[in-house]
Amino acid sequence: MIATESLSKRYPRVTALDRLTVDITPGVTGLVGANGAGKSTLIKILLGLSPASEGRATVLGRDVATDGAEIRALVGYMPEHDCLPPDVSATEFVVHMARMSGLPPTAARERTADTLRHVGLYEERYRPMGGYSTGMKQRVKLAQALVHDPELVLLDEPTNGLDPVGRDDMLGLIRRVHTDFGISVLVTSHLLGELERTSDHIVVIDGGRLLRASSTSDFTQATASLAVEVTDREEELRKALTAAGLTARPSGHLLLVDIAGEETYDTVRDAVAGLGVGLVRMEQRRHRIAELFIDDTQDGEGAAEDGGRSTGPEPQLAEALAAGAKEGEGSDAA
Ligand SMILES: Nc1ncnc2c1ncn2[C@@H]1O[C@H](COP(=O)(O)OP(=O)(O)OP(=O)(O)O)[C@@H](O)[C@H]1O
Repeated sequence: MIATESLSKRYPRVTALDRLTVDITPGVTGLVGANGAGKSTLIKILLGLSPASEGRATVLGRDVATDGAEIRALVGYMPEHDCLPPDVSATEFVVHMARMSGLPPTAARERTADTLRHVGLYEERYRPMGGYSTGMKQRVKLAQALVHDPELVLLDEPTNGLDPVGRDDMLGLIRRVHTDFGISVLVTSHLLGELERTSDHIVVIDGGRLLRASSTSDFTQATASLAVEVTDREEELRKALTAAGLTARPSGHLLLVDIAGEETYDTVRDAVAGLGVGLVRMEQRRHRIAELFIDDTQDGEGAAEDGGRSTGPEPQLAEALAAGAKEGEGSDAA
């Protein structure tokens, strides 16, 4: 769907993208990075709106340097910032965007009604958008990205400004864009936790550089472990888990178990029950950030070692990972 090759974007004072090489396949891909990591810059280059300083990129097989207009006709784009005219209704606006994409008037009206219904806007769609809540505005922005039935949508921070319930609703909608309509999605966020729940693949960038690109399940296994606390006999439990094929190491009064898949939770539960001890706690924990790079690519190691740009990757990625871990705590604790 999207391929970049040593893609760089340099502004006079900052390198927004630094030799980024990544291959994005069909499905839902989450692009995670802290504020300023280069997510919006990448999207603008992919749409052919901003030229790269170096390297090349293709979207749906078209070259971003020469085929920008064609790419924009095939792709839907949801920008990060509030950009809706306050005096027109969602219906008027989305019909206009559909017409701009080349749909004839009747088809534009029909597709607008369907799309606004799909994103959950009903009677409100006839009111001026100036009076909409943030959640409603985000839905309109999503609707205008989908109205011309694109093959791919690029969604820049679609959960920005939403409360937890609004965020969950938006993430559900994004997932359904792919499952119900077969549209591939590239979605950005600074919160790793929400992208892990929504995406098939995760790409992590920091300081404009690629830190990691993998399937979400590989990513979660590589970045998370299970912290297990039992009332006693920790060493015997460690041996039982090792015998069951898991990697477990002591950490204070906890055992940290590498998550090898959903079944890891059952294996731990059965081993604890088999020993007849009490299970005090079993919760998902993130590895430390340094451990994220253990089996990383050369690029990733370089980024970790040389500190990336002026601010360095660790504090920025730490923010994303901490937010992800915090989010995961509630649902992952058993
Ligand atoms: N037009 C520009 N001129 C100069 N610097 C820019 C410009 N656009 C972006 N930058 C810088 O490039 C870096 C990457 O910005 P970018 O907007 O791509 O990050 P981001 O990951 O999308 O973060 P955010 O979610 O905060 O927008 C930042 O340091 C930003 O200040």
